[in-house]
Amino acid sequence: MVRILKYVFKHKSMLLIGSISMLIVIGVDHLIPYLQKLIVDDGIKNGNSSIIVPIIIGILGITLLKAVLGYVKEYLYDYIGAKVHQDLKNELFHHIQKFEFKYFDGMNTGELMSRIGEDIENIWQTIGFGLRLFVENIIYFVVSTIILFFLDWKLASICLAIMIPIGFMAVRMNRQLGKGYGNISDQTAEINSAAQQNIAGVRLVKAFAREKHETLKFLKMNRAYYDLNMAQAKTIRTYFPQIELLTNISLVAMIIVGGYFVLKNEISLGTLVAFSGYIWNLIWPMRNLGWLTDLLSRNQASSKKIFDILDRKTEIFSKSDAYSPDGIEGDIEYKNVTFSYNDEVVLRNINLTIPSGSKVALMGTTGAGKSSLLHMIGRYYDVKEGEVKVDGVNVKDFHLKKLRQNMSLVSQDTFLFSDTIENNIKFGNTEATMDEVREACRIACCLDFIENLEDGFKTEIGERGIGLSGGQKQRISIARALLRKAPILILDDATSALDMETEYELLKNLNNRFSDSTMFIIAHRISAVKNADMILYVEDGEIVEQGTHQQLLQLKGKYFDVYQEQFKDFETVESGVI
Ligand SMILES: Nc1ncnc2c1ncn2[C@@H]1O[C@H](COP(=O)(O)OP(=O)(O)OP(=O)(O)O)[C@@H](O)[C@H]1O
Repeated sequence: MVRILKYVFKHKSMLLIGSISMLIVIGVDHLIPYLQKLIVDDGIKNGNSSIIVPIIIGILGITLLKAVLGYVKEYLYDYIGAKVHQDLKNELFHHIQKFEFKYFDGMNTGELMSRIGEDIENIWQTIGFGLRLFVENIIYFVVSTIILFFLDWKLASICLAIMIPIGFMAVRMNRQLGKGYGNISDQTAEINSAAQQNIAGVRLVKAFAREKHETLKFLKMNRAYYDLNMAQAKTIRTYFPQIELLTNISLVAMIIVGGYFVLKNEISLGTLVAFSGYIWNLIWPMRNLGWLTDLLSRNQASSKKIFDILDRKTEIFSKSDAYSPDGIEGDIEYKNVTFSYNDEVVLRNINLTIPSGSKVALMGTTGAGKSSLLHMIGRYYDVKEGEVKVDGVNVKDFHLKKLRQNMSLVSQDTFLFSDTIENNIKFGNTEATMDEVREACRIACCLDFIENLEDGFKTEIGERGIGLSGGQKQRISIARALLRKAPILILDDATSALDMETEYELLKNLNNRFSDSTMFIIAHRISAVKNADMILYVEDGEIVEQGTHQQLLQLKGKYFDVYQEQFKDFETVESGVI
């Protein structure tokens, strides 16, 4: 809570004006029962009728002042709450952006979304409303209690004693409700996550005719949600009438005891009237106590989750004196590199020297470590042992942003934003002109199909590129990478959905137009890797063969086996197309 207050204190002047307004409202509010006492005791009982009209005008004035300052107070606290909400959300989002790939590998997207959404909303509610009400209630309670004791300590003690069970009951009710809200929140996250996954995977569901199963699964979750809400309603049903009853009993008790005191002339009738006004300032804080403590504890839990993320330091970052060149050549060297994601070693003892401008192809069995090998150049993951150098400098000594600005990666899992094709292609180079965009598309063999669309580059594509074929998505993401004109280009199985002819055309364009860039291509077809300057065959975390197409064929090893397998029936295709 203390850390959250730091965000609140950023808006000191608003907080000050809001708090002064709140104190004035509380102050004048406490005058009303006292003025009522004056009307009864002096105005009516003592026959001093001349004070009645001024007091009524005074009460009207107070009501007006309360309304105006009440508005100011509400507005300013809401403003502060919204600002804290905005600041925290921005900071959290910005901080998450700094995390390395490894963090996201182990993170559930739904969970992260609820940190950014639900948990920050909880804090917003607490700051904008709960905390203010909490402070307000304490002041009302303390000031009214003092005034009541000042008016008559005996009646005040009795009233206070009657109030305590209301607070006790309210806390018990909210403790039970609190537990239920926790379960409802977990269940909501589960339902949202199931709905999101089902909608994202709707094609798979339909392809496997699993609609009924998915619907039943969802109905079951929704039923559990309904049951949890009904259990909450039951708690409210049980406690609420009891709280109402206690409130009414305390009011009646106060009138009976107070009336008795009036009859015995221990207090005046006006004092009893004032009591019945002030007593609400005790009843409401007691009734609110439960849900306010619950709100504050929920805020505590949400703050902890949020600050756990904000306090997490990213494992991959630039050193303070990091190397920050204007541009890079693209020479790459691996020296005795060993790598593992967790404990299991994925790559061992990798040694490679790749001069800038080289075209390097990687082949091998699935899971052999090809993608992992290339992820270390841009420090998406760090080596466990050894070093990876770019232009002779250890990548760990580079300024991370500079290093990554000089690289372009097209990953296996094509991702396109729900936006226009143009904006998707310009994602890595927003300053690019349309001529440059067209040129990148020409090289990536996607210009014709984009221009043939009704809205051309302005065509909106759905989430993850829905509405496009797999090959179209791959070519758009290659165009996006090319537009960055980076000296290091990595195509990680990025042409797998293209037909052989288009793939050949695209790679030929790349070789011609990006001859200076160091280019890596992971592919499974001989046709895609055949013209590379260096082919690496990776197996079980090691480079088992390395050389040009001809050298590897002569070696008659793994690469040769793949070649034979792919071309045993296609000798004619090889001579024609490749
Ligand atoms: N983020 C990750 N966390 C943990 N293990 C991983 C992660 N990514 C890959 N692996 C594991 O590391 C090994 C190498 O994976 P990698 O993706 O580098 O292989 P690959 O040769 O590119 O495979 P493919 O051709 O199927 O894409 C595999 O055993 C894989 O299960």
